[in-house]
Amino acid sequence: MRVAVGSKNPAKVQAVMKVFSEAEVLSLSVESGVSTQPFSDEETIEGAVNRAKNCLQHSDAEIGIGLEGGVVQTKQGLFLCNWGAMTTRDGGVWVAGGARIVLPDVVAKRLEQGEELGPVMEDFTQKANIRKKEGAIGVFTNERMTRVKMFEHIMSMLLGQYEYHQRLYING
Ligand SMILES: O=P(O)(O)OP(=O)(O)OP(=O)(O)OC[C@H]1O[C@@H](n2cnc3c(O)ncnc32)[C@H](O)[C@@H]1O
Ligand SMILES: [Mg+2]
Repeated sequence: MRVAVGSKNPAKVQAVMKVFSEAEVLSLSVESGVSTQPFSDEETIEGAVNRAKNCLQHSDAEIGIGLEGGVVQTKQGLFLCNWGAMTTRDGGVWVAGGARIVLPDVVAKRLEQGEELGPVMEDFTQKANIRKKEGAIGVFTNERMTRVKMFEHIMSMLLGQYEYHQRLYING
């Protein structure tokens, strides 16, 4: 089976390879069709779905995967949010969401002023490429959770929903 993931970010690609261990995994740079820093669940889901659909348009893979990070404003503060989408050639679309934590106020303020989380995290930690490694979620959870593990969790829920659907379809 060929699976295409709509990102070159190793944290995302690794998570897909971990869950689709038997498949051939292609990584493609595709458009998310949303802002570089999505600011709601709706916008982040839309980015994930667009990436998944674009993967099928730009490859011959049977399954397209989109993984998208964003933030959500709440009364309790600005939360990280992450969404994944899986699409198939027959028009199936599945969506699953990841773990969330609130961002420290200093980081949240900079995002509210229009900065992107990736560069803000590099500045905050004085480390390069956080978004490709442990991610903000790794930094703020002492790496008990990491960006790869979080996307892996999302991937398991996507694959599981797809399998459930396949079983229903086969067994009627
Ligand atoms: O190459 P792509 O696939 O776009 O990967 P990305 O790291 O930019 O990830 P997203 O576009 O999904 O994330 C949206 C924005 O949030 C940033 N971001 C999201 N999660 C992050 C994390 O855990 N750590 C650091 N930056 C993160 C990211 O740099 C973007 O500015
Ligand atoms: Mg991005």
